[in-house]
Amino acid sequence: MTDEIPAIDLEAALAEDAPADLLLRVREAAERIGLIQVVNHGVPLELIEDFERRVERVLRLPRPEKAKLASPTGHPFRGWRQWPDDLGRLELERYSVGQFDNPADAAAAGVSERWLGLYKHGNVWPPEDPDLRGVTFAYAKAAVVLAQRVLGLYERLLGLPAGSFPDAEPHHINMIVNDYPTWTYPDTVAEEEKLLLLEHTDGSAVTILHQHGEYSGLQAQQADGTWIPVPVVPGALQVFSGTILTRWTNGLFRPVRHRVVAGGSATRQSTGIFYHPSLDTVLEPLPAFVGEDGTEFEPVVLGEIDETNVENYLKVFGRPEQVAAWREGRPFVSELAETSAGR
Ligand SMILES: O=C(O)CCC(=O)C(=O)O
Ligand SMILES: [Fe+2]
Repeated sequence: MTDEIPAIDLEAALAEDAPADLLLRVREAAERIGLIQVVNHGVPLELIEDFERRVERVLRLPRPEKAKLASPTGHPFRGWRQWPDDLGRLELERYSVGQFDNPADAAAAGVSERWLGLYKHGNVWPPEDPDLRGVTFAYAKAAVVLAQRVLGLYERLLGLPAGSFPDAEPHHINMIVNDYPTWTYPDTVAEEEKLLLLEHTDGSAVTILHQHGEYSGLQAQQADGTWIPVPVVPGALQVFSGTILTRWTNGLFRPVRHRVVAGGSATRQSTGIFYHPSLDTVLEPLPAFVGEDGTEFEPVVLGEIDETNVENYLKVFGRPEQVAAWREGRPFVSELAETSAGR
């Protein structure tokens, strides 16, 4: 079996006497593709499954009920949302959660006053499931512990003292559930023509992903440009390197480029927790990685990137009605074609 995307036992890799070849595989993957899968990762599977069952129930509600869960202010990364393609065919349905429900909660957790405005666009919790909020935050918390452990492993692989990657509190996270529909259009089209999520890298330090479904729709790009599927390994979580890790290592650790292709009659869901250090953090390469050639990465404050996220996103992907809803601070629900009826 190939080792393009190693699936590793995290406890074994973190052990004092971790096998050298295991550590080598992880380091090699971090430099080559930016993606590993982990088992024995410490995030309770019952918690992941409980969370996914609850979200699934929400996503199977009748559309008028789901429409009530759209962000009241049209924020693209809060609440429920559907993404149709140019023909109105549903490509992706998302439920997104921010780290705090409102600026007061963020302030109480120690977020600097300067960034509190980011939390003016609240989360949207379904009244049908009063426990979803608690389960969501419990899952996010467990994923944060995992993210920090993997970053600790990466420090070790790089010969850095523990704590070299900035990890000031309160760290910053976002959470997304992706629900991909079946794709009932002719099966003969090239994969490029049935992308449900376009290729991208994540702006996190690392992203913790759980994929759940009947086929390996997630693909990662290799250095030569070819795409390989990320196998569905029962119980495993995927750890994506994001662009912050790349910046810290001055380009040594690659951010994984990834995309999602349709699977014919099969469905798939994923949950991503995007982990970052505190919004106050100045992101820049660690001195250990800056040689005589210097660096092309300019220092940047994470909170300043976050403040421009929505505008940047809408500039590229926003449809006119969606942009108008955001400008006017009202909810937005996409029109869908007949072919996507039932969602
Ligand atoms: O669905 C997936 O597996 C990938 C999702 C993803 O890349 C994202 O939400 O950023
Ligand atoms: Fe992603």
